[in-house]
Amino acid sequence: MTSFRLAMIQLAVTASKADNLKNAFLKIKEAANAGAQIVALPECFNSPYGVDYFPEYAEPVPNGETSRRLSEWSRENKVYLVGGSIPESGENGKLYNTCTIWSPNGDLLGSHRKVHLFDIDIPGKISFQESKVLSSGQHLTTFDTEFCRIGVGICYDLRFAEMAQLYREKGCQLLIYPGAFNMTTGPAHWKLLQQARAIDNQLYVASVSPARVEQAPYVAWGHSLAVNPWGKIITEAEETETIVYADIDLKYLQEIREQIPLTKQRRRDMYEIKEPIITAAAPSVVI
Ligand SMILES: O=C(O)CCC(=O)C(=O)O
Repeated sequence: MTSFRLAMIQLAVTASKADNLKNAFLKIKEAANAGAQIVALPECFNSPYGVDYFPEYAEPVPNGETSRRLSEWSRENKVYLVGGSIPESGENGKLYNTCTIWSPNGDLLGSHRKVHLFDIDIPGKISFQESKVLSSGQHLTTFDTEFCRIGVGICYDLRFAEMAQLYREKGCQLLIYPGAFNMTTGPAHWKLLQQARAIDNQLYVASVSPARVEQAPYVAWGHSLAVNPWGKIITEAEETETIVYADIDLKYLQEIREQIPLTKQRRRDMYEIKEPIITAAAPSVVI
């Protein structure tokens, strides 16, 4: 199959986990009814985004309530479900920002713990230190579908070109980043970063944000979007709650790769690309 429909659900996240789960459930159903075969949720879709909230909302993966629901919803709707991210309570009391990925049968296909933690300080604008409470993931994560191989990152991971390049090396044709850029870096970098990752690697890139909620402790930029391998934005949300769809065309991707044959022209004798650690299933399974 050379084409498929991806849905990006830009949820308005509240302080109520129960409401967030109910809202996600309804939107996933709506996306599946609209023909989506892969459905993606935003970063921190079951909890407000902020270091003060992570310990309170954290759950084990895959044995927590949110994982159980995601598994059910992917099975009921017969979709691949990229479960945004949630605060995960991991081993030894550690917390992670984690995306789980579910098959149309409800099986866990992978689990990505955010590799690059969001620690920035822009005076007078935004200061954020995820590393105060979160630990970083140690693996990159891909999963396979009947359509193509897909690489997963979370938000700040998008800034690291090396990670996207390794996913391309591993055969990915689409990268999905649940993310929540803010009102400072969102307008400046969100779109450009995705276009850069798409053009550098000649693949599709999709990023899914929460909707902007002005009174939230962290105000997300919104603007979930997808970019094609030519760098063109093929769908983009505004800031409010919505679902946007991208029809992914792998024949088109192949054409771009043939027209501009970067892979063949790459001077591997001049720069080294290290073999990454990739997980393709639960975090404990490393290949
Ligand atoms: O990189 C940015 O500007 C925003 C990143 C972010 O919000 C995150 O990693 O959650």
